[in-house]
Amino acid sequence: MALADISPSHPRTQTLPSNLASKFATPLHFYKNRRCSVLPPLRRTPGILCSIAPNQVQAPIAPATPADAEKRRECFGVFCTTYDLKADEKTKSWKSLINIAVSGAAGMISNHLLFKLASGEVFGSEQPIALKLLGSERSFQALEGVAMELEDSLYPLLREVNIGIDPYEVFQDAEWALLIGAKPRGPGMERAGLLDINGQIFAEQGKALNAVASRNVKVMVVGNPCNTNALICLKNAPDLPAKNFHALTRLDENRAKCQLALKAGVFYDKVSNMTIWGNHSTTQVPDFLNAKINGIPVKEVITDSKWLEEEFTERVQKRGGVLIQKWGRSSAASTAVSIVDAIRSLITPTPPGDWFSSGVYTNGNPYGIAEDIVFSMPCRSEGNGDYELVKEVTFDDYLWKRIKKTEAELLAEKRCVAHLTGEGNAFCDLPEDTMLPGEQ
Ligand SMILES: NC(=O)C1=CN([C@@H]2O[C@H](COP(=O)(O)OP(=O)(O)OC[C@H]3O[C@@H](n4cnc5c(N)ncnc54)[C@H](OP(=O)(O)O)[C@@H]3O)[C@@H](O)[C@H]2O)C=CC1
Ligand SMILES: O=C([O-])CC(=O)C(=O)O
Repeated sequence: MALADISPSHPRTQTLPSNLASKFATPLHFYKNRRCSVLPPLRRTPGILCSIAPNQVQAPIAPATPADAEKRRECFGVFCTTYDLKADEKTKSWKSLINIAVSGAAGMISNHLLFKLASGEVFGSEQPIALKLLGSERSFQALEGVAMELEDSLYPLLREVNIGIDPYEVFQDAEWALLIGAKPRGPGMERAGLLDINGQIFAEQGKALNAVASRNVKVMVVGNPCNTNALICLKNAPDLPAKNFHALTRLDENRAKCQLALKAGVFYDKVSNMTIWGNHSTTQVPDFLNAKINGIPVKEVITDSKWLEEEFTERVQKRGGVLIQKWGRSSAASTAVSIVDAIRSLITPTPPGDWFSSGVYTNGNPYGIAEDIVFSMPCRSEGNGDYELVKEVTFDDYLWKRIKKTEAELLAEKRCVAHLTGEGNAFCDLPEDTMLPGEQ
């Protein structure tokens, strides 16, 4: 039986700024890690038998000596140990490993999301994963803390954890890129300033994805302003399909379903066909014309049009801000849940007749929405990671007027970031009331 190669397979040489290099004793700050799994009780032998990679046969190895440990300090703690995969019956049915990159990995949303990903709740109980976590100089120690918590969670499906600060390293071969990291808007900061600062992050990350990610990588942009960040990202990744870029509006969909359920006095699983149109901002349009409760059009169940047009709509648009007032910080747990929902909607077939919302590239859309922006629209998937836009939706004057308003806002945001999308000089004429859901 072949012995495991316990040295790191590819030590990632990464040039760190001198202040960081001296800050961290470890010379390499990009870890190629290996994940352990504890054998099922019946097959357990003394000690822990684990694996290094799918389909690689490993023998149990002796515990590391201090000298070995010194040599292998590129690995992160327990991930340095190798294990016997063959002895673990349950891994025989596993699919091949997928690479998932997450930016802003030391932030609040990621702190919920990473553990959901590692548990198997997102990609399934037979899907081993590698997590590639992108942080920054600011967050590097926190990122090490995140990796330690992942270690201590003993997730069998988590086979690798890498942490790094260079997107060209971290996004290597990524099949999913969950782009969460972004600077929050601070007091006195103009929206145009936020668009510029965050836009630069997403321009760089788009370039990195273009250079090193899987050619079919699915990109989910969460960091705000997420629609325009997604547009910047896809424009900087011309070799990747624009269709694969999403801006997260699933949280808005979930919020809208919850409010309709509350009003109708039903549980929220009875609400379907909920579209959020447009921008993840306070101009977003929660579509009560096409949504259904128990399969019946919402307007037949909730006949109070004034409530639907005014209260419901504003409640969904501003839900993030109300939550910040209560919590003192923006939605993190429910955002992580909605990222899970958004991914699962792409990898499982959409229930017949239903759809889900995602901010996607508008080119070729059947509704007459302006081309070349990222706009939340109704989507359906066969469960293969791809999606189609839903054609069976209707519009009335109210809905269309609102859609035009959120479209105008996105077109203005686009003009504001022209320098980042390769479309010339930026000209910022944003509407006065352009606000994120979390702003009040
Ligand atoms: N689309 C949606 O539905 C929602 C989107 N959001 C957005 O998601 C993003 C992340 O939220 P959350 O996890 O709560 O935020 P946190 O502040 O907890 O984490 C954000 C991470 O962004 C990174 N970051 C990148 N650039 C900067 C910068 N210039 N200044 C400061 N931090 C930076 C930081 O990590 P590092 O230092 O490692 O880069 C930080 O850890 C925000 O943009 C938020 O507005 C939030 C809720 C819903
Ligand atoms: O505005 C924010 O940062 C939070 C946000 O997007 C939301 O709660 O929908």
